Amino acid sequence: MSQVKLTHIHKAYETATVINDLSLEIADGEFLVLVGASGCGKSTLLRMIAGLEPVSSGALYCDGKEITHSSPKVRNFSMIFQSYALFPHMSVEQNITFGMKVRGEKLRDKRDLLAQTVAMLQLDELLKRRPKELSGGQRQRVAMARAIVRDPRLFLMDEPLSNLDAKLRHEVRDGIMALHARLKTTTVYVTHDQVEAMTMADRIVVLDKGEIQQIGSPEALYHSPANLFVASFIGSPSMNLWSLPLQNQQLQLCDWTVQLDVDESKVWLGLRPEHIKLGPSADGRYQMSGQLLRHELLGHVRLVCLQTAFGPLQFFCENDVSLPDVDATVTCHFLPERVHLFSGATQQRIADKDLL
Ligand SMILES: Nc1ncnc2c1ncn2[C@@H]1O[C@H](COP(=O)(O)OP(=O)(O)OP(=O)(O)O)[C@@H](O)[C@H]1O
Repeated sequence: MSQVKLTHIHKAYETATVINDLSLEIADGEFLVLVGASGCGKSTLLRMIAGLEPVSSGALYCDGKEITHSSPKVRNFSMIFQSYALFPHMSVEQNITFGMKVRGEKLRDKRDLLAQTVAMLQLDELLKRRPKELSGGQRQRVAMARAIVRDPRLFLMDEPLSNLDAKLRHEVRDGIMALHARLKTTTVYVTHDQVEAMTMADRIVVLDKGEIQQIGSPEALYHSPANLFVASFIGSPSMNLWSLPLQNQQLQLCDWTVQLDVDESKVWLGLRPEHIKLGPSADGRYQMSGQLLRHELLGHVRLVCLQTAFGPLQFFCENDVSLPDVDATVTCHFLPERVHLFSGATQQRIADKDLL
């Protein structure tokens, strides 16, 4: 188990800055997930922690000891990639134990860990098989077993599920979570899939253009996004966001008004799809209508898309509700206590204290 600290990390390739003055502390035993759009610097950051990529400036510490320039071997972190690169001519068992042999470790000393890992990842039946006789998910489990028996101080996982189909992704994801619950090894996990991030993380780090946008629990990021980027990135389907005018610091949406202590002419208003309901409200308040653009059955609910006077709007309704034809007018109402507000100028969240 290990605690890792990054201070003022900067990474540039020739002229382009990829990571900009990034500081972060990863607690002992924590499962930390890095999310962000493609190219935001997630893999680069992970590779710098692993020691596979030098930092341009800044420092890295593990358990209080500086490791900025330590080799990957000295760090003893275990990295799991999306491509699992097993040796094709070796059996599953040989693939798992090969690294131990290379490192001169005695199988005898690690017998318990080995047995535990094989059982946990349900590889018992597969030990004699070669990689080509395994499914993608099974291969990924072998790669994980190989990483676990190293008994590393830290797991670094770079989109380990991205090559798997939906069912396997679920299965391996559960395997990783069970593993973490059992071993409590500090883990840094990279993904661009925010559902994975929400379901797996103790804390999520949202990155954009090499800078941290927000760090927090999945709940904190979902319910109190720090800025417009996090609001639009976290949540699927994403939050409805409209740019609305402020007049005399007053914001109006239908019959809902709020007085803000901000000196701006526009703000962003956000409403999550689950905070808008189909049909009129009981007291006739907070209603709006729009033209039906489309509706999609998602399974347990139906997603409805309207074009309103404020902008497009998506929300959920029961899956067995009958809806009118496309282009017909549909009424809905929103829950004002669930509105999110962001500054038009800085795109930062407008705090409750700024609501008058
Ligand atoms: N060796 C390199 N030389 C120059 N630029 C690089 C190099 N490696 C990465 N980059 C650039 O750095 C940026 C961040 O890349 P990185 O792979 O860290 O992003 P990412 O967030 O992991 O993306 P993805 O989700 O697509 O894997 C990208 O713009 C990429 O083109």
